Amino acid sequence: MRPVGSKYLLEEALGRGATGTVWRARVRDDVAVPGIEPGRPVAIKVLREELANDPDVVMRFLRERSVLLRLVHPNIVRVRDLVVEGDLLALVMDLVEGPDLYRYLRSNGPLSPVAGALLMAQIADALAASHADGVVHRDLKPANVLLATTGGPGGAEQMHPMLTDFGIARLADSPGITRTHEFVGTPAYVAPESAEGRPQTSAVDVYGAGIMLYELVTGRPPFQGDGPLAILHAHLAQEPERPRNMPEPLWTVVERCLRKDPAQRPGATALARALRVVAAGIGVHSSPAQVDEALAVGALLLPDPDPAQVPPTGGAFGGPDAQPTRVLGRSGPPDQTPTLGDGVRYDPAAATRLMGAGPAGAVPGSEDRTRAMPSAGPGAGQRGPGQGGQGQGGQGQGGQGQGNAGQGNAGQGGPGQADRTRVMPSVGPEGPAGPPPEMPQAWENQLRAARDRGRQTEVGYFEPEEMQQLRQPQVAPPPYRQGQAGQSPQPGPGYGYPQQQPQQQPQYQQPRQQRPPQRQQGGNAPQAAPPPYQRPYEPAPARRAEPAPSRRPEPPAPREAAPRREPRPRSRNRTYIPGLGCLKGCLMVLLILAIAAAALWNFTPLPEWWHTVQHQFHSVSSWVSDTWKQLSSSSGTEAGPPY
Ligand SMILES: Nc1ncnc2c1ncn2[C@@H]1O[C@H](COP(=O)(O)OP(=O)(O)OP(=O)(O)O)[C@@H](O)[C@H]1O
Repeated sequence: MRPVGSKYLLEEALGRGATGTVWRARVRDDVAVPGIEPGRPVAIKVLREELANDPDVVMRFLRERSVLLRLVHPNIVRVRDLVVEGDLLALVMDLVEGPDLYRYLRSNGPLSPVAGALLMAQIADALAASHADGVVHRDLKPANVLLATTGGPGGAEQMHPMLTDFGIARLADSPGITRTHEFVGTPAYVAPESAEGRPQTSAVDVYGAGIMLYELVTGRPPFQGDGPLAILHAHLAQEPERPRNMPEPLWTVVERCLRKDPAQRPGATALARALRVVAAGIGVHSSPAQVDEALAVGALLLPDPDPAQVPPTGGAFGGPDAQPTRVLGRSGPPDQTPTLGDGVRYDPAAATRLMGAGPAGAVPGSEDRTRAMPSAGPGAGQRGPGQGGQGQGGQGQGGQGQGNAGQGNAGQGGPGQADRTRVMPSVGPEGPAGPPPEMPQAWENQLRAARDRGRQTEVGYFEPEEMQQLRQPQVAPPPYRQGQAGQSPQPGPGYGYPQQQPQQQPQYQQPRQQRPPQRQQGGNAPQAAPPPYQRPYEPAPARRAEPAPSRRPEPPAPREAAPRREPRPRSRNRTYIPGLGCLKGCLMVLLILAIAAAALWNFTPLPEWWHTVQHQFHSVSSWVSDTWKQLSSSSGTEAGPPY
């Protein structure tokens, strides 16, 4: 166990994100910390060196101490202590036993609409409480929702969602860390106004909630692209489309949250209420009154009249004295894939970054940040062509992605590193000096992990002309992986959870009855005309085992009311032959059996046993034959043996 500060002992790394490493820890026996019982395990987020070394972040950390400590809500992970000691900045939180929502979705696939709505209602509760206290999260995403596992009735496990990482995005949004043309957040969840550098309010959290809600039910966020910039473009320029499996009332909620204009989004309190109304009205047990209430949910989602403001940090981009900066570490001509240090290519869409020194370059400690960047060789930390004097400072790839937290310092070097290495103890096999040259560098593994996750917090940098593009949604954005109109968009590689087989996904049966298509909802129809709401939605038996709903006699809606969908085209390279899969399976089984038999025959004493058995069989049969002959001759019969 390693001490962290004077009060805590780190036990094991739980994971690493863009802003720091989270450890399982406990209070030292000889120390009393108010609010934490002795011996109780806690989670400690040790912030990254770039943050810890930034005087502004330290000041902000201290200033926000009281805000973070007073955020108490059943759906918010409670912050118990803030540690500022030497080079160390750390948040001490309640330890939550259970996966985060991102991992949960990866393992289990999307939720049913009812479950997704109820889960998001609890997150909206947490947001409502924090917004009421003037705190905006700004980095809402499944990875920041921890699922505390508790025992439910009948021994069944229950998941209790808890929002974490409050204030972290705000800490990272320091003038010393972020500069002009930058945003703090996670591209897939960033609100248009954040992407454009406009003033932010609590509406950014409501937007994030809309993205999450969409993702919970479909398994992927609505806006995707080949990199952060493409994703930001999509947030600005694309209208989301209603997925096939999303009930109309839930879509109304999503659509309101995803309004491009923050002033049109509802507040978190209204969102929580609306989600509960929707959950009650789309279940298989829903009463007619609940269905009607859900269909009229638009009326509950009025624009928030008084959103909480995000105080300006001085790091907002796009100011009048905006300096040319780079796109997420890109160097060289725009068409070149950026490289890290020794020319290793890196994917700006996937890597988690928290980059330091901007063009001004005169930030105290920026040199340290440049050195603190995990070096892949002599090139790391040097200024690349076209970077306008920017280092890859604080790019910190060594400390990113998931996995071995001890890799944070791998490959780092240079003066001043020794202290930091002590602050963030290494548990990695390679230790502070990094792995041997023939092994993949720590940050390469982590980049791969980040690419897999694709949704980590980033601090992004943009060229002025790219900012211009972002602000002009009419400029044709890069090709997105969005599906064609009327179809559900398909997930692209690197984004979205691994899609499960169709039978594993929540499916909804054909509607038992249809509502007349002319039905309006609350005067707030979504922009894209979706198919009419079809009640009731019944999840697949694997997810729900509920009896059939009570039905209300209603005139059936004409079938042609539903928009026609083109059949999904099959891949051009594949010919579909019925039964081929089965045949292949049989042949494979036969082949395996043959190989197993050959192996048995050649590598076991089976042949000897076989010969022994044969020999014994012959002996027995000849004995029986002889005995029979003797018996026959003694009795005078000429009958042959009985076989
Ligand atoms: N209070 C906690 N209790 C238990 N585990 C936690 C706690 N806080 C975070 N974790 C776990 O630690 C890991 C890292 O958390 P962190 O918040 O740094 O990652 P992240 O949210 O993925 O990254 P980022 O938001 O910086 O992109 C996650 O897997 C998370 O599940």
